[in-house]
Amino acid sequence: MTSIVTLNSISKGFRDGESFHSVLNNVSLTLEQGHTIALTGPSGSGKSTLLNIIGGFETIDSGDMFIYQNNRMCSVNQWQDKHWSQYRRQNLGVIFQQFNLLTPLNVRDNIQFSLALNQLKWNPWCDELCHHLGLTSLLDRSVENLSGGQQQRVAIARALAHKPQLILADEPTGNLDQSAGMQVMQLLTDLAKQANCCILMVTHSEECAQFMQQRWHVENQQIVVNAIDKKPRG
Ligand SMILES: Nc1ncnc2c1ncn2[C@@H]1O[C@H](COP(=O)(O)OP(=O)(O)OP(=O)(O)O)[C@@H](O)[C@H]1O
Repeated sequence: MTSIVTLNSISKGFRDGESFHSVLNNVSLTLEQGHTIALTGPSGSGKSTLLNIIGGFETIDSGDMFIYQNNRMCSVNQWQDKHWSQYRRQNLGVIFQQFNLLTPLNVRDNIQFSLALNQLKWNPWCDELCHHLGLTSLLDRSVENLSGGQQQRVAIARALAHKPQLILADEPTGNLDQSAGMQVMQLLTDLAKQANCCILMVTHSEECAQFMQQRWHVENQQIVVNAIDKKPRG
């Protein structure tokens, strides 16, 4: 099993005026290729902070972080913006609750945008993604006229189009009703498996967590790693 992200004793906090608020304290973790992880924990415990650190949107205060890139684990401690941009373009797919689509564009152009960042062209995997996500007949439709569930499926196609090694998802079904949310979760996990993508997903929903293999629970500045206790479906 290949490790794609390793955190060694990392700590992160935020300054608030004179005081310092510690959020993550001496956290060590490894993300493995193809694994799916639900990131759970109370509000304000540090879930988004951890996601932001792994995506390179936040820096760590101390510790070491390594990322698998160009066939080796690289220390990111000295990385500059250009290294993070390259990593995000090539190796990361991001799915947010608010979809974050390019609203003046149609479905095809939204997906093509993420391909173009990696000098990739539309390919059979894109057709397959659109087929499974029910987007084939919507490719020429402007994304702003689509339903919430349809927009979220476009966001998934866009995140997976370049087959990144890691998908970071923050409450990806938070804006959908229960049935659309479960459908989106099923599609996301099936397609990520086909592309051998790891998923790290922040969720408050036990139903969504059930789609993942592992749980990282953030509490008291630490992360407890557990297998998901699968409940029988139906
Ligand atoms: N840029 C920032 N500046 C100052 N404090 C911050 C910043 N980002 C996060 N925090 C603080 O860090 C703590 C953890 O925030 P974070 O957003 O990671 O929590 P969370 O677990 O994702 O919460 P929620 O489930 O409510 O979204 C909170 O106390 C928050 O106020």
